[in-house]
Amino acid sequence: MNIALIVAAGRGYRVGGPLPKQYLKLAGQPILRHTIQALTRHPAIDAVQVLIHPDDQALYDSATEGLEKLLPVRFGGKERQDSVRLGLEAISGLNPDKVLIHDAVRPFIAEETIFAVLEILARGHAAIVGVKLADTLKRVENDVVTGTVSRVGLWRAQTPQGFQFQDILRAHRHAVLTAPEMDFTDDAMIAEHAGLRVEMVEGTEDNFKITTPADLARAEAMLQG
Ligand SMILES: Nc1ccn([C@@H]2O[C@H](COP(=O)(O)OP(=O)(O)OP(=O)(O)O)[C@@H](O)[C@H]2O)c(=O)n1
Ligand SMILES: C[C@](O)(CO)[C@H](O)COP(=O)(O)O
Repeated sequence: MNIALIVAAGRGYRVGGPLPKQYLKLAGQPILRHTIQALTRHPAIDAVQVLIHPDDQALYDSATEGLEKLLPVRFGGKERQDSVRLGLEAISGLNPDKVLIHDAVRPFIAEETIFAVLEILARGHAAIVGVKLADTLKRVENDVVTGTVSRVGLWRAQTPQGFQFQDILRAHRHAVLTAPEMDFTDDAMIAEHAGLRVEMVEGTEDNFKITTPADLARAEAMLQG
């Protein structure tokens, strides 16, 4: 069984606005609905587990009306890594084979990218989606460039991030025990901390994370074609 775990418990402070960003409308539908549908419509995804903030139950219910393949919603935690861990624990009783962990605010994930991740999972490994760096990287201190960072071998990680379910569940539990104060900004970092092999699947710039107001405008423009 392949389960997609969508993390949607954030507050969206960097976008601002009247609602948490995952509930802001994109072409008339909440961003979260677009993202959920990208996964529930995928033929190789059997079910979707969403993690929300406790204050967002009514927003979630409205955003997901009529959608199928959804598991009972669960509440996330203080940090993104806590939301993922709580989600993994919530679905552990279903004993899934694979899990794809995806940001609620990456609505443009392509079907073929999900297939590419699943193909690596089928070989027993983990896989994340990313794009190569195209710009020169600078180190800046007090608005002054202090150096250039080699971009050789550097990628920008996206989601979904796919894992053998038991591997990533154990890795998250390991991280809590061994590095409780560490800020694990993605799940591959949790997997690396546990010594797991993680492969990279090249994705596209379209699968960007809606983080700022400019991202929101970009997303709207994409849907207006
Ligand atoms: N405690 C948290 C924090 C984040 N997320 C989710 O993780 C994804 C990526 O996080 P980010 O873009 O940082 O979202 P926010 O934390 O909401 O944004 P901000 O930092 O601007 O508040 C989002 O779908 C967000 O809802 C989550 O489920 N639980
Ligand atoms: C998981 C992620 O989207 C991979 O790039 C990113 O690390 C999330 O970071 P955020 O600060 O929680 O948005």
